[in-house]
Amino acid sequence: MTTRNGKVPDTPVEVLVDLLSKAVGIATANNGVPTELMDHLQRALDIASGLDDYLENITTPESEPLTELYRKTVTHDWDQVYKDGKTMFRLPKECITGHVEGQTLKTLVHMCQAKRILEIGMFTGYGALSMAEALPDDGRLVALELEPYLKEFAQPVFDKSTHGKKIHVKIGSAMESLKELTEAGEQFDMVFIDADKSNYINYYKFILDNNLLRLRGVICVDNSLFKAKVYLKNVTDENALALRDFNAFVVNDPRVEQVLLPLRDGITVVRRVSAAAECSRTKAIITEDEVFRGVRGCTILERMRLDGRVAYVTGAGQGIGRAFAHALGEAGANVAVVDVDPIKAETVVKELTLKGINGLAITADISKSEDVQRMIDSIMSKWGSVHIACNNAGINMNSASEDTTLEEWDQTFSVNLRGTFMCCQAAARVMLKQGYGKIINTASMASLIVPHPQKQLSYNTSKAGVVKLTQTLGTEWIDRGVCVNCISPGIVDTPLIHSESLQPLVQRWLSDIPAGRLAQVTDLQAAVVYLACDASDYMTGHNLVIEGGQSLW
Ligand SMILES: C[S@@+](CC[C@H](N)C(=O)[O-])C[C@H]1O[C@@H](n2cnc3c(N)ncnc32)[C@H](O)[C@@H]1O
Repeated sequence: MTTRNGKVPDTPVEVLVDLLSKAVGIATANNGVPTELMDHLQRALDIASGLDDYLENITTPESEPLTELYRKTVTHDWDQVYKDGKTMFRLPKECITGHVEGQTLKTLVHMCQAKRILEIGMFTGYGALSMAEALPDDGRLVALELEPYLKEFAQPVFDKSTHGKKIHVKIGSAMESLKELTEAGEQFDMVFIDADKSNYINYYKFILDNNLLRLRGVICVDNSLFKAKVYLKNVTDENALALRDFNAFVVNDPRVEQVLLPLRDGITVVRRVSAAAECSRTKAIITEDEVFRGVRGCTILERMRLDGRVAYVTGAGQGIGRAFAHALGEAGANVAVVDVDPIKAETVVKELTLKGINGLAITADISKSEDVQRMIDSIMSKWGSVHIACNNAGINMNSASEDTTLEEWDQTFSVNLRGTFMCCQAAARVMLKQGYGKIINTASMASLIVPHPQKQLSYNTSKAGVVKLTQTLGTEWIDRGVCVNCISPGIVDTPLIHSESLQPLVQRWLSDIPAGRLAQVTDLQAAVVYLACDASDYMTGHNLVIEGGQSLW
């Protein structure tokens, strides 16, 4: 059976189009067919035949390497390849996943934030490359394929794509490869089963029985409608019957939930259900507590999410503050970006908005009490709460102690200590009332050691004050739901540090740092998220030092 364009009907819709075309042809050739029946037939054909083209057109276009892979696949003479003995089996070009399904897989990878994917049955790699495009840079896709010829065919196109390096093709029988992957302790966030139909059930069982699928991982299964033969009567096709049995097995498997999407030849999306559900099913003797189930059913990574939280970061126009604002936003919080420089604050808000994070730019000088109160009021009127107060703004002036002026001392203390205190107090007035809050102050490694050779008495003493402020507030407010902690960064790599005059200092500092490098602002991001989230609820008054070991030498 081939369609008018010479393609073998490969999906329920293509079969329908084929049958309806034939019916319309017969009806047209017969004068006695009632016009109404003819119209219905034509309309049914229009609906069925327009669907795939429409889906093609309204789906995000494929990348250039995918276009090339598709073209290269459908124009290849697979029969000749088989006759030449280059493949063990005759491979129909219809094997290819194609644009709409490729984009569906890509979307699923994004949605489950997969980092490791397993594909069983790669063919020329269209599905593999589609999924790889959605993986982060350190993501990995293992593609299992029987035919060595297909690796040679796909690799040059993979090499042209910036995502191709994420794909590792493993040649051999998929079942043997699965055993090897299990031996190696591999686990996957997403598995795409698209190889020999009779073995689907074995792949599926092996994956679940051997923990190859991470908890909350997803299995996608291709061809689960098998040209509609899974539900038609009098079907003898072995592959269709294998798929029918497979579908029946999965729907009765209590370890999973699934849905069959009637896209192309059917894609079943299977999700491993929670550990608690598995545990009651297996009646395993386990301690079913929060360690097992997760606090409020959340895994540790989920507990670090900040969805629905309102945060502010002072000094967020650049450097550490900007990195904190991005980190809190990436973790799910709405972030008020506070800075004395309105343009810098606006710019960071634009960056956040581009990443889909809600931001609010606030211009404030935190050494002024009226600015501090205005900052809190603006956040309250915009978002109705403050859950996370990140008091980061600070200044640093250098002078030998015998020359330090009172102006320098006062200015430094006015921002670093007095300003931080005012922010803590203003934020806490909201937080204590709501019975919840996370205050995170930026102190410094200078609170522990005396960094040298630069001389910065006012800075060092003000930052030591921030630690004591943090400890005092942290103990005073913890029983009313407000944690106060601080982060003490070591020497942070900023553009200023690369100036010629500071280079000799940098060399000196580096020899004092066990890590052998300065801190990047990104080295501090996980700490602020940790201190901002519920997972750190028992931590208060703590000085979290992140200095590559410098204070220990
Ligand atoms: C439907 S095609 C896969 C299409 C592919 N996923 C794509 O995105 O275009 C099925 C592939 O499975 C491979 N295959 C079949 N049996 C296999 C087995 N036992 N082990 C590994 N690969 C197998 C075939 O060689 C073929 O390339």
